[in-house]
This record gives sequence, C-alpha cells and structure tokens, in this order.
Amino acid sequence: MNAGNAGNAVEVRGLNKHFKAHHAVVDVDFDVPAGGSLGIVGESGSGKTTIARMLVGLERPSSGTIEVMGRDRSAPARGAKERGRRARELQIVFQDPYTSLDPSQSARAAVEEVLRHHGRDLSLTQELVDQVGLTERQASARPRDLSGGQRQRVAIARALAASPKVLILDEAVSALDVSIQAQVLNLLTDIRAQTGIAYLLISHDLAVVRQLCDTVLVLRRGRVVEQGDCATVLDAPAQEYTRALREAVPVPGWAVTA
Ligand SMILES: Nc1ncnc2c1ncn2[C@@H]1O[C@H](COP(=O)(O)OP(=O)(O)OP(=O)(O)O)[C@@H](O)[C@H]1O
Repeated sequence: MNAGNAGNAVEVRGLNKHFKAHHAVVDVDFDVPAGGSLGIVGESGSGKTTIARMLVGLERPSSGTIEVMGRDRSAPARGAKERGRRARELQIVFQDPYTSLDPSQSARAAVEEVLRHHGRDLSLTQELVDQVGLTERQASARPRDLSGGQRQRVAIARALAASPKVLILDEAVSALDVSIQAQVLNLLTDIRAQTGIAYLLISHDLAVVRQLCDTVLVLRRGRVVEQGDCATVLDAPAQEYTRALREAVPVPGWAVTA
C-alpha cells in the first residue's frame, strides 16, 4: 500500500503531461475516496480527457504518480496478469459507446466476454443486464439496433462485468437527450449506492456533476484552479473561471473566453 490515505480508490500526485512543447496537464493532484465520486470540469482542451487516458494507461504521464487501490500505475502494465488486475480495478465508459462496442456483438455477448476474460461466473450476465435496465430484446440486439441511451447502458454493463472498484465516465451522458440522460444518471446513482463503486466523472455539464458527484475539481489549461465539495465549489466558487463555467451553458468543444 502507499503512504497516503488507505481510504482512497485513486490518488494522483504531481501529474504532468507534455505533448512536445504543449504542457497539457500541469502538476495535478487529486483523490477519489473509495465509493466516492469526483467530477472533473473545465473548458474544452483543459486536459480532462488526457488525465482519464493516463489513469487507464492509454497515455503515459510525463511525471507524477497515479495510484489506484494503493497500487502504482504510472508505468505501463507488465504482462497480461497485471493488465487484467488493472482492468478489475478501473474501467472507463466513453462518450460514444458506438465506437467502443463491437458492432457484431449483442449486449449479452459483450458482457459474457468480459466475465469470461476475468474468470467470473457467466450466470452474472442476467444480473448485469437487469442492473442496467436492459430488456430481453435489447440484451439480444446488436449496437446498431439500439438507441444511444441503450448503447450507453450496454457500455456500463460491460464495464461493470469486470467488477471494477473505480469507473471513469468520460462525457458518458453528454450525447444523450436530456430525459435519457436523466435516466442514465439515476441508474449510475443507484449503481454506486448498491455496489460502493467510485466514480471519476468528466463532464462539461455542471448540472451532471452536481447530480452525480460529492467533490469537484476545476481545470484550466491543465492546472487545478479550484477543488472541493460540489456544493461549495459550484454554489460559491472562489475563482472567476469557475463562475464563468457555471454561468455559461457549455457544449463539447466550448471554451471560456477570458
Ligand atoms: N495526442 C495528443 N497530441 C498532442 N496534443 C494533444 C494530444 N491529446 C491532447 N492534446 C492536447 O492537450 C490538450 C488537452 O486535451 P484534452 O483532450 O485532455 O482536453 P479536454 O479538456 O478533454 O477537452 P474536450 O472537453 O474538448 O474533450 C489540448 O490542447 C489538446 O489539443
């Protein structure tokens, strides 16, 4: 275990990412408590997705440390066994499940594949399908025959099949209509209450963060400008940038003019 708080599912310290001359993530520190929920907000290009990609291992940090469940993952996983263990610690759901789901696979087959990969009982398939609220027909359908909200439920079921301790939701509800978004947010709230999973939510939408998160971190040009309880930061922001984020109605690709 690490020297930090054993109650944290994720601990990030001094995290930096350079893309050639561009310093995309600058000295970022944060924790996600076990079973907790942290939102990362910031304008387009502020470094949110780069942080998520470093946590999952899709990008390597230039410097700094990332610990998930007390284990360092700043360096790439060595071998299949470690990759499997990391996948059981942390999973990610992206904005567009259409690109992350296999077009030839039904929801049921996608969930079974992950259960098999992690040596879990295939009889859990039905439980996961029920947990995310897919009907029998939807569970047997290919992604192209499902709506955006249904596909996102499949992506969530597939991620949960690995029984992760942490789920990263990278703009996972941004592409959904407001009413479908509300359903998926309720589902995510219920799943956290039932399983004790921790969330790291990346979102342009402060209302989404407010609904799902206990704490929030505000990023600007790769730096943390403010972090704390959602209620404190979003209701009474100390920083002008956070006030501007709160007052704008952000959409993907949007930027604060400052
Ligand atoms: N592979 C890469 N090579 C070069 N620059 C990159 C790369 N990935 C990201 N960047 C740059 O790093 C910065 C942060 O990008 P990132 O995608 O993390 O921002 P974001 O906050 O997630 O933005 P958005 O909300 O628009 O998705 C941007 O300026 C981006 O252009």
